Amino acid sequence: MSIHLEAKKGEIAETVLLPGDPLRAKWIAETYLENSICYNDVRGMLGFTGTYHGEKVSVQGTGMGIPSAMIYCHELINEYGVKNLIRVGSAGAFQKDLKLMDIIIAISASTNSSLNKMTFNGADFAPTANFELLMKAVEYARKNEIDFKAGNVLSSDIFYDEDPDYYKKWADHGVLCAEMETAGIYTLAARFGVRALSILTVSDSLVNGEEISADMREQKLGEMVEIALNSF
Ligand SMILES: O=P(O)(O)O[C@H]1O[C@H](CO)[C@@H](O)[C@H]1O
Ligand SMILES: O=c1cc[nH]c(=O)[nH]1
Repeated sequence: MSIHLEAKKGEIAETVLLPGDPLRAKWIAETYLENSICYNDVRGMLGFTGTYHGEKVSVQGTGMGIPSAMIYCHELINEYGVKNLIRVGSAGAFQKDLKLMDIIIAISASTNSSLNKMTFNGADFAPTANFELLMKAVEYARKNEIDFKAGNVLSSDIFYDEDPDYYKKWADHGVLCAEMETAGIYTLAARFGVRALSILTVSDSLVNGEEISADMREQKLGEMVEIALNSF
């Protein structure tokens, strides 16, 4: 048991998929894992362990935002020995050529959070994906003809920005989309010497205002889950 997880030692696999939405975690466990058990419902932040093609895998909701995701990842790594953290999240597109349901693999994560500025005395740290997980995800997507874009994403502390055009300066620097956790997860993985990757699906566009429904965000983002389950 840790402060926010009630799993017993050994109940969580070395590889954990990390959706923000705990109900997406439940859907992933029910849809993709065999013999899954629910090991956590503290705060309703559901976590499950089962097998995928015979291999033990867990899926843990992280909540929204870097602070919440870092709490769960810290405990997964330090209390449960997790080695592979693979976020499966939704994201808002910054680029015109990204459509709803497109897949994005985050090579790196910019952020407007001060988390690393505090750690590095005002200097910038570049939160980066693990190369082996990244290559496996790319290889799986290519082999299965799943289109994706790979690049820099923004892990934002702000979902409802006052300025609807705030995304343009990021877009002009090639940033693909906004989400709210990857920079924190990549930073912790680097700190503790484990592997992390974020695979995202476009759920809305800041360019044209299109969006998918909350139900779809919970239960229809299967392509990225399939990539994640074949990336470690
Ligand atoms: O769909 P999830 O994985 O929660 O990811 C995105 O959705 C939430 C905002 O709606 C934030 O957590 C953001 O990162
Ligand atoms: O963080 C997020 C997630 C989805 N869409 C956004 O615009 N931001």
